[in-house]
Amino acid sequence: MVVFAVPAEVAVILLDIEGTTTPITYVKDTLFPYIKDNVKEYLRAHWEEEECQQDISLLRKQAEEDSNLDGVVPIPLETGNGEDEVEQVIQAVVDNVHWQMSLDRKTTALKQLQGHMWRAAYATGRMKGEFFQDVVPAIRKWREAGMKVYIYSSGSVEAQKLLFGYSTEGDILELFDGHFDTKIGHKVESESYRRIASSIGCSTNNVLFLTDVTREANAAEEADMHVAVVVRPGNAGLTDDEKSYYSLITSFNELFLPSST
Ligand SMILES: CSCCC(=O)C(=O)COP(=O)(O)O
Ligand SMILES: [Mg+2]
Repeated sequence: MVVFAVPAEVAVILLDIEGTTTPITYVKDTLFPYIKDNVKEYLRAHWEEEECQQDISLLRKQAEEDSNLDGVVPIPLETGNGEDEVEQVIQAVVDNVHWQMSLDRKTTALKQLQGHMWRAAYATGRMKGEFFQDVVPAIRKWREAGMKVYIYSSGSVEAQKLLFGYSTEGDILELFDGHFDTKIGHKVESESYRRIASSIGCSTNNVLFLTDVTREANAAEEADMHVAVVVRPGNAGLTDDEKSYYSLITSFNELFLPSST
């Protein structure tokens, strides 16, 4: 077994979700189809609610920022012109969400709406968060060894808490010291990792970040975090250069903590 020796200065393990704790197939085959299939019905049912209107405003603002991108669907403002107009706006939001999802965009606006939509699906038991089998036992071990464990995902903090709160392993939220999403900054920007360390109250070199995406690993490394790239079944392949540059692990069991015997 390959072993990644965790440097002694590391006191925090920061985890990505999709492709790291959780199979990409769970996201692509369970989480995302639920959104695509239910977004119109969800918008009709929740249209009058403040939370839903905030989600639409954020999506509208994002569409304005995206106005130079191919295929973007603008979201018109509602002027109070009756039910037909509401249906038109709803259809624009649906088309915008489908367009963003076809590109697997990680905008805060899309992720916020998704998090709100998954609430009912988790609470009714229709969906349960899934993890690779090594994940939960390893996190328990790290915590026993005194490590703090945080999540940083493009999925909204609310979506993260649903995934870990309603999972095949039960409610395992207690295993995490905190959660970060793109509100702190995008995962490919090094400044996000500096902000995360500062929010935790440690130096970036006290943190080990585990992710499947090398652009994220690169940004974290630029901020002086330690990184290992997680290679899981179904993840995107790595180039030969990436394979030789990054420390690679295929299971959390391959992390060797300084205090391990
Ligand atoms: C609870 S996260 C849902 C999955 C998701 O929407 C996503 O974008 C995952 O991205 P990650 O940064 O975890 O790779
Ligand atoms: Mg990922």
